[in-house]
Amino acid sequence: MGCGILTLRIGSGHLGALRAQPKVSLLLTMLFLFTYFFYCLTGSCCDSQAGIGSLRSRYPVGSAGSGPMGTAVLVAQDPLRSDLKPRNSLLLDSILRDSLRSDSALGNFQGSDSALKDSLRSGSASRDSLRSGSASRDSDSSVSALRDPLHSEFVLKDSLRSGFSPRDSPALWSSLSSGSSLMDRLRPSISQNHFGPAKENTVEPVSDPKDSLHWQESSKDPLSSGFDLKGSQLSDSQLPDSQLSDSLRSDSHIRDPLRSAPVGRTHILGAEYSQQPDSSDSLESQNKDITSHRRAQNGTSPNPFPAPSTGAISIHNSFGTKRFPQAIIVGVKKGGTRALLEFLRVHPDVRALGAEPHFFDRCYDKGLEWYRNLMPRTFEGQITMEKTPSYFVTMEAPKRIYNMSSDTKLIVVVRNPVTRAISDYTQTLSKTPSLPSFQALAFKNTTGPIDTSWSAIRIGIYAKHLDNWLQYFPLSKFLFVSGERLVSDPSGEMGRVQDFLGLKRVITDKHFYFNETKGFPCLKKPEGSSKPRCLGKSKGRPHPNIDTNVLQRLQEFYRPYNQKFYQMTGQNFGWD
Ligand SMILES: Nc1ncnc2c1ncn2[C@@H]1O[C@H](COP(=O)(O)OS(=O)(=O)O)[C@@H](OP(=O)(O)O)[C@H]1O
Repeated sequence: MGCGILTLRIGSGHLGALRAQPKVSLLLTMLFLFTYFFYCLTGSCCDSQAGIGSLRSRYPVGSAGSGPMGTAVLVAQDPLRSDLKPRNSLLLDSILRDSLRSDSALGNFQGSDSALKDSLRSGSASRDSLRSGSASRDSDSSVSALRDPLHSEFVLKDSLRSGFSPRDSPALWSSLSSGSSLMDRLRPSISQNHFGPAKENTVEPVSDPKDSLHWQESSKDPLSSGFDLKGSQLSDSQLPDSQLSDSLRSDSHIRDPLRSAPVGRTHILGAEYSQQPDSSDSLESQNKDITSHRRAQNGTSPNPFPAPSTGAISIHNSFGTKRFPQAIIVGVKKGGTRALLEFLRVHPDVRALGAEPHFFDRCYDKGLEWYRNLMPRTFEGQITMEKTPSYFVTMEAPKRIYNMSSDTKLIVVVRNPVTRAISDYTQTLSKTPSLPSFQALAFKNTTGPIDTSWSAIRIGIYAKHLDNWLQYFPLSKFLFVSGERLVSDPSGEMGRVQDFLGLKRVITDKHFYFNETKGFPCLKKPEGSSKPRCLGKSKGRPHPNIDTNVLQRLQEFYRPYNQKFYQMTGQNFGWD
């Protein structure tokens, strides 16, 4: 408006002068035009440009307010004037999103509007700024949110509840949810889930496929992860789909703030297997079981790894990072691998895949991303783990794991190879009652030489398998856990494991008691809980009686290999 009046006044005065003194008039006209354009360019002419002009003059390029973050803050700081057009709001959205995309943007911002900076960090103001175009409004509450980590969590939850979704602003969401500072603030409260009386109504898998359809409710009993809970069994059909898909992936146990019911430490359903004698808690067999079970339930053909729902935000899908395991229990079958993994899961800095993924032996063609996607999300400082005992006897496994990361820590639980072979046989026998006798399988023609082609025998030649691993990994990358000591002195053995993993010694003798009925150490119950905390029925099966001569022959067969193994590892396991 002002710009138009000024133009008219000066323009009409010039008409008379132009006729009398053309040269002077021309000069005056040029002077006018120059003045006019200068006036407009400095931001005093048109309303639409005033905002930009004033912003430029207040925050010149190179000042703290420059760059994407600076721009975003400045626009927001100008309380998104009521006369801003929708186009400007959209511009603001995109500027804000861009600015939030990088951590450095936050770091670079040193302007005076620290409240706004804080509010952007805690997420609440950025949410509002994206929705209504006003960032400064929420600054104060957000500052307090940042000071109070728990409150900060609530702010974030609140922002989620109120309908803000990653689809609205994936960049903003990812910057809010992956910012390590926010993670660190949330972490203490999340870690409590391991020990504190969690309110979650969570479910756990049993540790062996034999315990198919045994689910364990570990609510208020976070130490019982993977342990048997009699009388509290859930089938997968009782789980919502989302929980089921999550349970397939990991032992996620971070509470979903959007749901009244927690998604908790849900795990994969244990599955019976008969086709794969070496499989125990395999993901493959469990998926198969779930798939057929669900087919039977609803006649559909579900994808065992459905894409995450794009609707509601699940915080445990967004917090933390899926990482390749930094440590893998690679063997040995029937060594005590499940007990070790379940004991380890007591540690707040360990997150482990419940089922055996069999990636490096059976599913390698699915690719590393598939593998990583199976992993539970972890925070900075937490260790991702999995166990698949058959890796130890898989020729290609060392090379494949090395190619994933040469830094991977490898844990091998070893047990007297004779007892291990009998345990292996007992497992197969439990599924195939018509199986020939142990002796018939162990010796060629029942009394002939030892049949090393039988996997139950072959697996126990530890020195041979270790030799293959040492082609890729130095000894320092290995920890050999005594399966026997894991039973006789679980806390001592767990101390070694925690040291090897660089973990604080959290798991101590306070966590264990010897269960006379089970004949094995079990995890102590937390106060107020009456739930048994022993491994399932498939762990610690009674072994069939084997003739002493057979045992002696096997013992002799293994002795040189054992001696070699002691030499290689520098540990005497006392099997001879
Ligand atoms: N605390 C505790 N509770 C129960 N069982 C225990 C425990 N610690 C070690 N073990 C021994 O673990 C043996 C099973 O080994 P794995 O878990 O490695 O088996 S598997 O390969 O995963 O199938 C299992 O073998 P069997 O006794 O032959 O069943 C147990 O002897």
